[in-house]
Amino acid sequence: MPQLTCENLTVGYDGKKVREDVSFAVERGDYLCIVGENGSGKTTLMKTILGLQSPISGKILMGEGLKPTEIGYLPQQTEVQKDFPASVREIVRSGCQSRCGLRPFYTRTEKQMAQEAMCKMRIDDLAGRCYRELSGGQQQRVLLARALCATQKMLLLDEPVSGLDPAATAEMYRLIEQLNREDGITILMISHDVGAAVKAASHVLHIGETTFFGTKAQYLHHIAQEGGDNTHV
Ligand SMILES: Nc1ncnc2c1ncn2[C@@H]1O[C@H](COP(=O)(O)OP(=O)(O)OP(=O)(O)O)[C@@H](O)[C@H]1O
Repeated sequence: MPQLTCENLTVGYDGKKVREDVSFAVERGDYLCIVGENGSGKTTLMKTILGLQSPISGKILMGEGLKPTEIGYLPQQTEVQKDFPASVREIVRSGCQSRCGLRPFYTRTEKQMAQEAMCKMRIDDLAGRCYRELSGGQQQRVLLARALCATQKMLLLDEPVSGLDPAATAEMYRLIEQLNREDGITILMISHDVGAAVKAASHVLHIGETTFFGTKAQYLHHIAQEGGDNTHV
């Protein structure tokens, strides 16, 4: 059984459909890139997979012992979050909260996990700094380290390079690819920049007027047949 399966999933708000009949499956270690026009429902789909909202219809099945609380999530950044007045260390550790329950402190293991995540994202030297004083690229690495505290299995990333300069974008893609290749973490990533995002992907899900799901090779073949697409992958 795949690690994650969505079967004829219809997502939306208050019974109002945003996207209908989305089906795809993700195996452990896959790198799925989710693309589609603005407002096509990519974020809504991600929130539904995370259990932050209910599907209107269809099924979400998890295999390989995956639990919804073991999925790491990097949400789309908002202006408010950019101004968050907490230290890098506090923010990264807060990623452990899904397993803390009501316990008001972090255990040694959790602190260690946060430390390892910071080292991996190369922000350990920023641990004591205030989040809002960091660059956009550094902030995204903090949030990725935070998401890593929740999981060793699967990460859902919503436009992780949005607003970053080319160097920070390349670094972010490199870190994500490293988590996928070296640590075997399954990646589901929403992106606008199809060309750059699809490079490291193993599979692509396009949602919009039409839905497409397949391997990267199938996707490239599909867009070549459709013609008129100017992505360089
Ligand atoms: N909380 C909400 N309540 C009602 N409708 C919402 C809510 N959030 C989003 N929507 C609507 O759902 C639709 C899909 O939004 P969503 O953010 O999932 O799209 P998206 O593909 O991620 O877009 P983008 O690429 O612009 O981030 C939009 O029409 C949006 O207005």
